[in-house]
Amino acid sequence: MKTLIVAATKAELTYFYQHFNLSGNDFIQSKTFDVLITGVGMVATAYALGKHLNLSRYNLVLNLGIAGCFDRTIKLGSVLNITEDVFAELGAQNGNDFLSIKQLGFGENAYTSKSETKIDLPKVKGISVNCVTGNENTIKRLIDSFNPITESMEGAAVFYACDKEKIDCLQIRSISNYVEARNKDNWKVGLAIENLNSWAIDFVEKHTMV
Ligand SMILES: O=C(O)c1cccc(C(=O)CC[C@H]2O[C@@H](n3cnc4c(=O)[nH]cnc43)[C@H](O)[C@@H]2O)c1
Repeated sequence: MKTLIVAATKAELTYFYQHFNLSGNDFIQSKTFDVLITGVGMVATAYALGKHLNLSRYNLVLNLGIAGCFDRTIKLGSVLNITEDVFAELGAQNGNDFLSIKQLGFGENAYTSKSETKIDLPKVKGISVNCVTGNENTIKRLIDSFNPITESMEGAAVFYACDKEKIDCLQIRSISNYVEARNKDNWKVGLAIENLNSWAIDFVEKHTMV
């Protein structure tokens, strides 16, 4: 069986596409791995991945992307293994407090990666959001509630779909920005994509080639 590589945007896999000489499509099949570009966000990701996993079986789903980081001791461009990811906005406001769907009694709000493959990267906890966090009050609330290191817009949806389908999964992200008041000039998207793609090319060559 093959590995399915899942990313929100093609831009995040620019050098991966170039290295393996892949066509520019949103779904690509090769002998040892497939690539699925879902679109940005948990809804697009859950839809595309759920639909796709219904059609094909994989031994591993590998979610790749860039991410924001809450921890300023981690350098921009660092590549991290997100082993736990939380649906951070799914719940209810109760005055100034936030109640997760778990606290509301509607099920799990956190999902984990699952794979026997040894990954030589720092393991961290992430959150997934629909709206990129950009103000101090929300940052404080998210840190108090979840103590996350990274923030993305898809990770928890990938873990959720893989949990439901009982498929191994990994989430590897490179840090493009710190989570702060929005200032795109501070983002190092190019560096993050370069480092992510180098890791991904190496991983695929070591773990999926025949
Ligand atoms: O500006 C660009 O050149 C550019 C090129 C490729 C991709 C992007 C994106 O913004 C990708 C969106 C993707 O990024 C993740 N992300 C990155 N930082 C954060 C964050 O601070 N909070 C939440 N998500 C973040 C997210 O998973 C999006 O899907 C730009």
